[in-house]
Amino acid sequence: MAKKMGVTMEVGNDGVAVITISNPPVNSLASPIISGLKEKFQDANQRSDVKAIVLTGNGGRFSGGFDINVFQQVHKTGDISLMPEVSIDLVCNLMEDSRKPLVAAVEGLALGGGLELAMACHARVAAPKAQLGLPELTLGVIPGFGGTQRLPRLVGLAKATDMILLSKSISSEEGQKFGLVDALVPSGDLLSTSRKWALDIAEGRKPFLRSLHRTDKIGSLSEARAILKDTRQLAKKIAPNMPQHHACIDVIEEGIIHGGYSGVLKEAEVFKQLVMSDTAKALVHVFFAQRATSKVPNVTDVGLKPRPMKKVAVIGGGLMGSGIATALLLSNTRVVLKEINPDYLQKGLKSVEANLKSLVSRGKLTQDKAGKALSLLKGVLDYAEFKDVDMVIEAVIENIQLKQKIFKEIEEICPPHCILASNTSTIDLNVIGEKINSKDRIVGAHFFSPAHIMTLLEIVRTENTSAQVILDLMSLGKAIKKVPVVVGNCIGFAVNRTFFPYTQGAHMLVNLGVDLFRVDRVITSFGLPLGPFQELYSLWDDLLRRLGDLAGHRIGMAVKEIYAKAYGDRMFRSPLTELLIKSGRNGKINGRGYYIYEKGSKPKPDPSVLSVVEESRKLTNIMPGGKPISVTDKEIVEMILFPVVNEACRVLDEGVVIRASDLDVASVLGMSFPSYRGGIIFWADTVGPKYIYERLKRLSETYGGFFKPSRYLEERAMNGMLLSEPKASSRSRM
Ligand SMILES: C[C@H](O)CC(=O)SCCNC(=O)CCNC(=O)[C@H](O)C(C)(C)COP(=O)(O)OP(=O)(O)OC[C@H]1O[C@@H](n2cnc3c(N)ncnc32)[C@H](O)[C@@H]1OP(=O)(O)O
Repeated sequence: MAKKMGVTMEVGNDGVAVITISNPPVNSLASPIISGLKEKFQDANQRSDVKAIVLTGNGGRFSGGFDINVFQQVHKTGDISLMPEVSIDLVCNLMEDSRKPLVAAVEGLALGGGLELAMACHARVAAPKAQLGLPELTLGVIPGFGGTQRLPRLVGLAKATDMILLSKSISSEEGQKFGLVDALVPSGDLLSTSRKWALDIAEGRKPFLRSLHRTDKIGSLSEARAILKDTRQLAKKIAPNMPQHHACIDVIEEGIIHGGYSGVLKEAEVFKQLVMSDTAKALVHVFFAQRATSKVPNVTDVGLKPRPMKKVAVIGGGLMGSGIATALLLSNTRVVLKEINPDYLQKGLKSVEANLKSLVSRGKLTQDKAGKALSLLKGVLDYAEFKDVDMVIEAVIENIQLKQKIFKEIEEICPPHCILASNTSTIDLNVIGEKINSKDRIVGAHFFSPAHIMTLLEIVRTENTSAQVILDLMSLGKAIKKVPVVVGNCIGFAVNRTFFPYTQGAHMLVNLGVDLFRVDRVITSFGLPLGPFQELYSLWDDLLRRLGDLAGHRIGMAVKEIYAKAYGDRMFRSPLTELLIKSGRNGKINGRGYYIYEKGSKPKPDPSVLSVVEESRKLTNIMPGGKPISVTDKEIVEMILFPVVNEACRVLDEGVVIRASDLDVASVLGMSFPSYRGGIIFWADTVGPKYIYERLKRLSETYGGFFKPSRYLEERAMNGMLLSEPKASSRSRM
């Protein structure tokens, strides 16, 4: 049975005190744990019957680090004094500088502050496969319990900067190779070996090593400077808009130049500044928002248990289907991949193989595991193998009649418990399931392309989808390392619907005379990885990708019409994409779009595309007085992203998502909205609903209905409410 939160100490006859952290589920270092640790270490240091100390975590996990809830409290209250003093009082004075040797017995995970406590011990004994890392930068802060100083001293500067800057965890096996772990022992021997190790140090049989005082792994000053220079370049590239990466390098450098203790003092000071930064506020929000997605009222709180999904069928071996099959295989699920003819089937199977190969060549998968995954795949041309599948995921082209026919067939052939899922991104699930009886088994499994890499999985429920089916798909999603977000049924669901105005805003700006390459530059410096023109189809890209070679552009346009029918009152119709394609530019596919795509080099803006832009401007004729408008970069961001916020408001108003933060997670994982801005709603709340409303109102007066503020936005602005505040009454689609 799980112990209650607290820190315990048991002193054995051998004179070893075992101090255990207990705070399920991850033994996070909440304030009572920190004060408990202080008390127990003081006690152990004073007691004459204690010769040595072992620090461990209860329940097979050492510690998941400092309690992130405290960051959230600091953000809510603005009171930084809520952060306990740990780095000097506990870690340096009571632990590392203790006269009694201290050994960390690490199992499961030691992350952030957890690993920092372990590094302050005089040796570390670990069980196999424990996860060790300092992921603080993903929360907008830096390690704050001495990690910036001790990790380089234990594993060397190059490895430490790699682990900290990229928030990369390593296994205890790798930790042993690099010197972070002193001994690797089976889990059953962890405590006995750690006790013995501690006594060996106490009795002089093993060295008494204090990590902060070590210099043997740091190298010369010039070597260290060269590594830090490269690390700064890396930080510029991976995190141009975030403060914590550069701050972290400065703190590491302080320790290299002035010594570890000086580094620890600077670390504590910078850590406190960063806790209060907007970046930390946004990233901590995303951390909790992501965890909240796994809580679905009336699904995860009603005592249901997920059923095992041992065998899954995927219908359609195109880009989406083969990606979905790959994701399933990677998590050891048996997959049946069905196609309509041997040619397409071969193509599908080859795509899965290619996906796996590319993971192997990028070092993300071993050859052995790729082979095992492939052995779980079976290609078929008929339904014979469907008799014992637990789930079918249909991933064929966006054609209503075809999907209806498939659902009728699978309802007949599959066992009665089998989940009937569609990967559609545009078609109403009720329409797809119109002709079948088991409507409770119909659900949307909307993967994002490439499905084996993108982590978002939109689970689309209709009013008939059963709670069990939703739970099963959530559980499968987690097993295949996705973040499932449960959403309601509407055209575009939550993500594509919210972002459908994104490309249109960009097109409007270009038709109003703004340079399209500037639009891309402004949007990428805002933090999106690509500008709206950097991939030819932008939003439609996701839709078109799933259409494969079969359907092409014509169906792409048909999909666009589905959106126009649903949301036509707020669409800006730009002829730009069509003109571009007419001019023989298909984007990456044929090496030319708005940019010139050459293998091995970055896409270059193509100045000759400006004649196409001119033609589009002539046709739309929206430039006031025929002259290009003049806008600031800030206005460009607003004209593209405020309409997205506006649509997000409608999504909230209609209850398409359970909570506003689900849309934040979905925008970050599905649309690569910068996580350090907290997701689309969090960002909008930071900017202010009133400001957004007023800007949109003014824009709609000048440029029309595309910018017209939604009722929800208007109400929130008028009442001084945040967009994320829950609604009093709900007209939910859940
Ligand atoms: C001063 C220091 O340098 C600063 C720090 O230490 S900052 C903290 C650094 N640590 C981290 O970033 C680790 C964050 N946690 C994780 O990555 C993952 O939770 C994990 C790998 C530990 C476990 O993953 P997993 O088993 O999938 O469980 P997961 O669902 O994520 O978490 C389980 C619960 O623990 C909570 N939790 C995890 N780590 C936590 C932490 N450090 N503080 C508070 N709560 C935490 C989660 O919020 C979740 O709560 P919920 O059940 O109420 O939603």
